[in-house]
Amino acid sequence: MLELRELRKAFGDRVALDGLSLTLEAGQLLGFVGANGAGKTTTMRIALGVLEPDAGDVLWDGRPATPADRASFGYLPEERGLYTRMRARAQLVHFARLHGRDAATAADAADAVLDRVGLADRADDRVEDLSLGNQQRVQLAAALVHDPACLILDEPFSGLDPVGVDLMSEVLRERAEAGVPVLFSSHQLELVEKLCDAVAIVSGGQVVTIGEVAGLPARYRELVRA
Ligand SMILES: Nc1ncnc2c1ncn2[C@@H]1O[C@H](COP(=O)(O)OP(=O)(O)OP(=O)(O)O)[C@@H](O)[C@H]1O
Repeated sequence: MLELRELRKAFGDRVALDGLSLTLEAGQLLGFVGANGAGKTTTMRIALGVLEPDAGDVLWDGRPATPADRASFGYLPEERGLYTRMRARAQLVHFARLHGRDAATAADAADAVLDRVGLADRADDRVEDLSLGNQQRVQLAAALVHDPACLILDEPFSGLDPVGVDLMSEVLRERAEAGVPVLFSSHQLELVEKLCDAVAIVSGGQVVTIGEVAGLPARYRELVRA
C-alpha cells in the first residue's frame, strides 16, 4: 500500500502541492485526474523519489518509503525517457539489469514484456524507428520489466490509437488484479470511468475527492470549476 500524507511542494512562489494526501491500496487501479497544473506530475515524482517534497511523507506498507522500495516501483514518465538510438529489446534488458537482474533473467523478462505489449516482432528495431504509439508500448514495457511492486504512470494513454488504448487498459487491469497498486493520470475522463474502480480528483494541489468513479465527468466539472 502506498500512502501520501500531506505533501507540500512549492517552486519559488508557485505552490504545486498544498497538503495533498492519497492512499493507494494493493490491487487498486486508481485514476488521477485534474486540470493542467493541478499537481499530478509533481505528486507522482515525489512518490517515486525523483523529487523531494517540502513537507509530508511517502509511506510504503505503513513505513517511510526507502530508496529500495522506490526502486521496486515502475514508472512511466510524462516526458518519455527512452534511449531512442537503442534497440527495443537491448534497452529493456538494460533496464532490467539496472534493477539488479542477472543477464539471463533480464533477457527473459525483456522478451516476456515485449511479447505482452505486442512488439515481439519489433524487438530489434531502434526505438527511433518505431511509431510514437509503439515507442509508448516500449515505455510501458520499461515500466514493467522488473515486475514492479507498485505502478505509477503519467498520462499513459496520451497519443495511443484505439488498439493501443485497449492494450494499455488490459495491462493496467492485469497488474492490479495481480495485487499491484496502480496509479495513473489522465485527461480522458470517460476512459478513467470505464477502467477504474476509484478516482482521485486533484485541484489546487490537493485531492478534493477520492472514491467511486461513477458519474466522473459530471462530478469533475462541478469540482474542478468550483
Ligand atoms: N520544475 C518546476 N519548476 C517550476 N514550476 C513547476 C515545476 N514543476 C511543476 N511546476 C508547477 O507546479 C504546478 C503543478 O504542476 P504539475 O506538472 O504537477 O501539474 P499536472 O497536474 O501534472 O499538470 P498537467 O495535467 O498539465 O500535466 C504547476 O503550476 C506547474 O507550473
